[in-house]
Amino acid sequence: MAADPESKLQLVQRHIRAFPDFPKKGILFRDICPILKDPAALTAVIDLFEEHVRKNHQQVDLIVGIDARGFLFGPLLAQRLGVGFVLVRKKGKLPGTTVSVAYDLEYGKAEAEIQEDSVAPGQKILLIDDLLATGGESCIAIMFTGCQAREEVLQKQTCKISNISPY
Ligand SMILES: O=P(O)(O)OC[C@H]1O[C@H](OP(=O)(O)OP(=O)(O)O)[C@H](O)[C@@H]1O
Ligand SMILES: Nc1ncnc2[nH]cnc12
Repeated sequence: MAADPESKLQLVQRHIRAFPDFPKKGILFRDICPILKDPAALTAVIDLFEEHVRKNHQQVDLIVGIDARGFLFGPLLAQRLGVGFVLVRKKGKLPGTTVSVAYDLEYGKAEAEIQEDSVAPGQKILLIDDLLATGGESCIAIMFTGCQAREEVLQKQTCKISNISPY
């Protein structure tokens, strides 16, 4: 198992494949499946996330993962940090009262949803996903979990990476 952060990073990078023109022409698709198949690479990626969080964020109360690939890494990181995990799901999958927003992706459109009571006011959340393309999906999740911004997003229905103000 790689020990220092640079070796871990290289190990992780070696386990990300690029597929041109998937799922449509002009998109270079980054495939993280090889990371999941290799226990050492998966441990390295969670180590790197954990080290980054512990170094840069004093307080994290919840990890929020984005459907679907955020679910692969989020619960592992949450367990390492000893905090809970919350799901932002594609529309129609979560029971109870939810908040939903439609948005644009790099190669399509989607609608995301979160349970209204999943994040309490004042809780510090850390958002996790496998990849940032336009940032649309992450932006939606940030807005979902920031109570004051939520109404604004629901009115706009879309938002761009430039609107993100990470905590
Ligand atoms: O920065 P963005 O433009 O928002 O794109 C990145 C998002 O797109 C992918 O998810 P996608 O919804 O395509 O599908 P998945 O269900 O395979 O994770 C990826 O896992 C990110 O969540
Ligand atoms: N280029 C890309 N590779 C993998 N997943 C993606 N989701 C959005 N853009 C992507």
